[in-house]
Parts: sequence; structure tokens; C-alpha cells
Amino acid sequence: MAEAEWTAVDRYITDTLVHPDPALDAALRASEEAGLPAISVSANQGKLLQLMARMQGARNILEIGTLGGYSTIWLARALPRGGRLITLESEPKHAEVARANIAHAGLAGIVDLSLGRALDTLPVLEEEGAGPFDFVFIDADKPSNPDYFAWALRLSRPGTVIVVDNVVRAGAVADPDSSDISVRGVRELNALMAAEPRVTATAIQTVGSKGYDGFAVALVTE
Ligand SMILES: C[S@@+](CC[C@H](N)C(=O)[O-])C[C@H]1O[C@@H](n2cnc3c(N)ncnc32)[C@H](O)[C@@H]1O
Ligand SMILES: [Mg+2]
Repeated sequence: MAEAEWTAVDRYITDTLVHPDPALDAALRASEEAGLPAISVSANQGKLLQLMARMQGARNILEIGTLGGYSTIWLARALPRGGRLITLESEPKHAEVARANIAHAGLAGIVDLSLGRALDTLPVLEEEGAGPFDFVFIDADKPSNPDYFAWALRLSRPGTVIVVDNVVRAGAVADPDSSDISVRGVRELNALMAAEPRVTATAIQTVGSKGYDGFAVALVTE
């Protein structure tokens, strides 16, 4: 029952405040038709990411976990002229669908999709001199969250915003004895953020069409 209500409210919010974007709708349709899992951010969450990137004045964005490029398109649409977004994806099929969706959205010229396991491609990015990034969105395999956070920090500057998705996991994050490797990844991430003197962070619980979850936000301060 609660889920139906959360979904109805998400629909109301989206219908009221999130203007339809044919390219984003087409990206969701193409992802579904290609059999990709329906685990992208929701429309109102995508818009929140876009607003955060705009509020921050981001010109250079890193995304870890592309899927079909839905959040990628939201974030790339936040960029000013000359801005760039690099997104990392390990599944060739996801990357193929995402590339087509990004091109269809007219963003192929500003988005680079790097295919491979992020922990392999991040060092390459660093070697190539990518970054510092103004905004980092972490939304890939959750057990690697601590490593992704460490990489985000490494590729950051004072003022960088790091957002990590799916950090509440239907409430399981509060269980210190959880054996779920994703929950453990999130708890380890939170411990790292808490202990890291170079960032200040919080996390927010959310409900909606994607269930009960949440996101963490960290600001790099030095
Ligand atoms: C939750 S989905 C991303 C959703 C997307 N950010 C959105 O909201 O539209 C997670 C993605 O991370 C990818 N992934 C999983 N492990 C990865 C890894 N080691 N390196 C890069 N991508 C990975 C998965 O294949 C999947 O496409
Ligand atoms: Mg997510």
C-alpha cells in the first residue's frame, strides 16, 4: 500500500514540476525494450541531480554506473557550453544502449562513455589527466562504494560535490550485522566519509516509485 502511495505522489510531483523531455522518455523506453533492469533514478530524482549540478555550477562531471544513460542525460543537460561528462559502465550491452540514448538526446559531443570496470578505467582517466571533477555521481556496484568514494576524492578539488545513490537499501543500512555485501559497502562508505577530514557529508532517506532508499551527499572542503 505504501509503495502505491509513494508512486502516486512521485507521479504527481513529476507531472507537476518535471517537464516532459522526449529524449529522456525515449531513453527509458529504449532501455526497457533492450531488457535493461529498471534501476535508473526516477524522473524527479534525475531532476534533483540536475539541479544540484546546476546549483554547484558544474562544468566537469563524473558518473560511475551508466546503465541506459538516463541519469547521464539529466546530468549532461545541467552542463554549460563547453562542459563535459564522463560516465563509466562495465556492461557492453548497457553501454551500447546508453550510447544510442545519449546520441539521440544530442549529447554525444559532450558525454564520453568509458566501457570497462570502473576500478580499471578510473586509473586510466587519472593518467589521461581527467578531472578534477566538479560533481561526481556514484551509482554502480554498491560493494565498491568505498573504492569509488576514494577515487572521487582523488579526482576532486575543494568544492566538489559527491552524490552516492541507494545508500539506505530499504532501511537495511541501519543493521550493523547485515551480511548483504551492498549494505556493507554502504556502511563502509559512510564510515569513510565520516572519518575523512576533507569532506563534510550527510545522507537522506527517500521513498518513491523506486521504493525506500536514499542518497548521500558529500562536499569536499579542502
Ligand atoms: C543502478 S545502475 C546505474 C543507473 C544510472 N545511474 C541511472 O540512474 O540511470 C548501475 C550500473 O552500474 C554498472 N556497473 C556495475 N558494476 C560496475 C563496475 N564495476 N564498473 C562500472 N559499472 C558497473 C551496471 O552494469 C549498471 O549498468
Ligand atoms: Mg541508483
